[in-house]
Amino acid sequence: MMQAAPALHLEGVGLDFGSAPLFHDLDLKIGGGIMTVLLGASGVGKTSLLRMLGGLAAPDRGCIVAGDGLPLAGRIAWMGQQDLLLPWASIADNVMLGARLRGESPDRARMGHLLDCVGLAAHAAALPATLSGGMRQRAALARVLYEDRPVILMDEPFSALDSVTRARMQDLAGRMLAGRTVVLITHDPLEACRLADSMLLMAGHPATISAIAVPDGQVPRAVDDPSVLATQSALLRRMLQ
Ligand SMILES: Nc1ncnc2c1ncn2[C@@H]1O[C@H](COP(=O)(O)OP(=O)(O)OP(=O)(O)O)[C@@H](O)[C@H]1O
Repeated sequence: MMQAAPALHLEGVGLDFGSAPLFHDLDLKIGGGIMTVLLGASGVGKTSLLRMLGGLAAPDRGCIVAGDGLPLAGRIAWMGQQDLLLPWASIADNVMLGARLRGESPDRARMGHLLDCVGLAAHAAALPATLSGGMRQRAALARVLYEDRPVILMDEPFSALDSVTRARMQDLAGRMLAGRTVVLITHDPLEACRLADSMLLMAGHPATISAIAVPDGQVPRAVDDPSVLATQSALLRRMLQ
């Protein structure tokens, strides 16, 4: 059973690159067990924020803590734009990589079940290079799910995919990540509107974050849902300002 998915709290976070702060005294509460989508112009600091949440970069000031007061270390999985599959290992071995790196015996039944869920059961023995981009991202999603962490940080995970494959991945991720604390960066307003339980827009230097109303209905919302389409155009207008 997955551990309870904690909220993430940023308290007075500051981060400097060079002389100007990227973040100054930033307070933010990211909800536990829901999908939070982070939007904002290129260079505003989205990846930097995600890296701090993941413990890959330390804030210069303030701190990031879990809402339940327990340490965050060991409770986070990361999925980026590149699938980062090992080219010489089969899809099955890539999914079970974490277990191998930790010196645990891999759980083949669990791997098989997850490959089945992401539609790759027939490709367990294949090498990544023999699969399409969308199939490799599905394998990367299976690897993230194999880790079974309650917090999942995703940096533009579907941006390299064609629009049909991307829409399918959004459906799959929306269903399979339900109940976890997910923070997803995207530049795509439609993706944000389909997947967000909570939507945050980052702007300015130092960056400030504002919440945006999400469309009606449950995640993953349909691509042609009228509420999704209306919110998408409002969001695009706002991002263009
Ligand atoms: N390690 C670093 N050293 C110096 N500057 C950095 C470093 N990492 C990021 N920056 C700077 O911080 C700013 C924010 O970068 P970041 O990658 O967080 O933005 P982003 O919003 O994710 O952009 P994009 O949407 O283009 O990926 C940029 O100006 C970038 O040059």
